[in-house]
Amino acid sequence: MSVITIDQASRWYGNVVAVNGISMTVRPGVTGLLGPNGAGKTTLIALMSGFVAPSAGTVTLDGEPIWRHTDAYRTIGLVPERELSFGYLTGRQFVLANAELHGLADPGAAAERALEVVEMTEPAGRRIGTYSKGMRQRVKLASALVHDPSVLLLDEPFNGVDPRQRLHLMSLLRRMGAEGRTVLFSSHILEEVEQVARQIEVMVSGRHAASGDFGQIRRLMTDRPVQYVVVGDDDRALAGALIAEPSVVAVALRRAGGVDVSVSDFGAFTVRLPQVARQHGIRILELTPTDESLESVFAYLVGG
Ligand SMILES: Nc1ncnc2c1ncn2[C@@H]1O[C@H](COP(=O)(O)OP(=O)(O)OP(=O)(O)O)[C@@H](O)[C@H]1O
Repeated sequence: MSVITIDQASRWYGNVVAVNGISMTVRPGVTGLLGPNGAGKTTLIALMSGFVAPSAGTVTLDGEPIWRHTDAYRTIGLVPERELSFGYLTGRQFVLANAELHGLADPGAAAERALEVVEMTEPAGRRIGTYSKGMRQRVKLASALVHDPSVLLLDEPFNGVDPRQRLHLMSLLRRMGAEGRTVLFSSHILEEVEQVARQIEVMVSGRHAASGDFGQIRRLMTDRPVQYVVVGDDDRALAGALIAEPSVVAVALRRAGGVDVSVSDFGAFTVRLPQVARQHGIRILELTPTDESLESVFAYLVGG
C-alpha cells in the first residue's frame, strides 16, 4: 500500500506558475484529478512520478521524497498523455523493452503478464503504428504495469478513446484500485471522473480548488448560480410567478419562446418550480440548463 503526500508543492517554469502551493494526499484506490486544460494536471503528475523536481514544497512516497529516488521509480508506473513515438515496434517489443529497462529478472514473462492484464496479447505481435487509439493506450498501460508498481499515474487516459475501449479502460482502473494500488488519473470531464474515482481532486489555474468524493464535488458544482431556459404553456405568467421566488435572481422572456431564469439556489429552485407551476395552473414543457459547461463550473470554483 503506497501513499503519495504533496505538501505545499509548487512548480514554476520561468515566470509561469504551473502548480501553485498544492497540498493533497493520494491513497490506495482510484483518485481522479479533475481540471480544465492548462490547470497544471500534467505538471502535478510529473511531480508525483519524479520527472520534475518541485520548485518549492515536497512530494513524497511513503515518507520519502520522490525526486531522484530510485526506489520510488520502481514503485510507480506512469502512463503519459503523449502518443507513443515507436510506431515501428510491435506492442510486445515495446513492453518488453520497458521490462528490460527496469532490469526485471524475467522481462519476457513480465511483458506477457502485463499484455494479458490489458487484454493485448493477441494484437501484441502487430506494429504499434497499426493500433487504434484505445489499443495504444492499453499498450502504454501495459508498459507502465510491467514492473507491477503499487502506484499507477495516468495522464488523460480516456482522451480520444472510443466508448467501448473507454469502458474497458475504466473497469481496468477500478480493478487496479480494488487490488489496493494507488491509482490517479487526470481528466477534464466530470462524468468520466465520477464513473471511476472514489476520491476527486479538482485543480484550477495551478491551485487545488476542491477535494472530496463525487457526491461532495457534484454538490459543490451544483450549489452555484445556474441559468435555465424554462418553457411553459404561458411564459409571461410563468416569468411573473418565478420572479417572486427567493431562489430566482432574474427572469427574461425569450423572443423564441420560454423564459431565461437565473437561479441562485439550485436545490430550492428544483423543489419550488413544480409547486409554483401547479399553483398558477401553468404546464412546464421544457427545462434546460444553459451554462453547464465545465468551464463555467471551474470559473465559479476559482472565484468562490
Ligand atoms: N516545460 C514547460 N515550460 C514552460 N511552461 C510549461 C511547461 N510545462 C507546462 N507549462 C505551463 O504550465 C501550465 C500548466 O500546464 P500543464 O500541462 O501542467 O496543465 P494541464 O492541466 O495538464 O493541461 P493540459 O491538459 O492542457 O495538458 C501551462 O500554462 C503550461 O503552459
